[in-house]
Amino acid sequence: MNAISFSRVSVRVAVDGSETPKTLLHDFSLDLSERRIGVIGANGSGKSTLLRLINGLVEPSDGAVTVHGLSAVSDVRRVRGNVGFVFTDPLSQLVMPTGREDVELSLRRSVKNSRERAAKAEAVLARFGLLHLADQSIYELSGGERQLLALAAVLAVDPTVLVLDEPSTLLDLRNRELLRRTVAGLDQQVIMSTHDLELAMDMDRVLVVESGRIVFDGSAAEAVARYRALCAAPLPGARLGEASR
Ligand SMILES: Nc1ncnc2c1ncn2[C@@H]1O[C@H](COP(=O)(O)OP(=O)(O)OP(=O)(O)O)[C@@H](O)[C@H]1O
Repeated sequence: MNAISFSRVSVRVAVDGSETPKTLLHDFSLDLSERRIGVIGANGSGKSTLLRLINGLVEPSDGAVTVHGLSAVSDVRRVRGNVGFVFTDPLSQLVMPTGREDVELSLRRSVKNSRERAAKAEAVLARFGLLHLADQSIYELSGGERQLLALAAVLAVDPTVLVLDEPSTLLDLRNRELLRRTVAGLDQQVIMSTHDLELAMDMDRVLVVESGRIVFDGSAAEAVARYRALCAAPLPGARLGEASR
């Protein structure tokens, strides 16, 4: 069975003051079974929308999304139990005052005994080099520290699928390498959107999204080349460069 399947999916949203809905993703079908899948594309192309379909944060307007055979709409609770989702903005994910409490919260269902839970949280935080920050307010952490913490809290519960929405935006070089090594060493299937083309090159299969369409699906090297070519073409109506004339 394919791990993640999109069948004739499209996503449309209502737009205030308009009778015509906006199409965020045009009709597409995909079966994703590779271990490392990248999603690249310009800002606003539809990457996050595509990822959010996987755990039911966005529902398809048409078609079906399944994860290990479970519908991401009608079986959304079970799907979310299998799919760990790391948001671009860690503050939209971290809900407890400190990192330690957040990781322990993640573990509350899988580890019932509080001493065992505390020990497991400690081990997870140590794995990400975050122990020294475990009891600090999350608001006192740097963006990159929060991003790592959000990843640690999601990985603590061993999801079978890990979805990462631009996980390296705030990371410095050392922590980006930690993320790369961590992702490379995971048993889980990983689906990751990124603007970091080096990270994309680590993936087994890469999708290029452009204006709500998957315009390329294949090897990382070809996908990156395709994306570079797309970016080299002038955007209709773009005006930024004119300021320097
Ligand atoms: N609920 C919504 N209602 C209206 N428009 C939306 C909604 N959600 C997303 N969009 C629009 O859909 C498009 C795709 O958004 P999405 O967040 O998927 O892009 P993205 O490729 O992840 O972008 P980025 O790289 O900037 O994060 C954008 O133009 C966005 O403004």
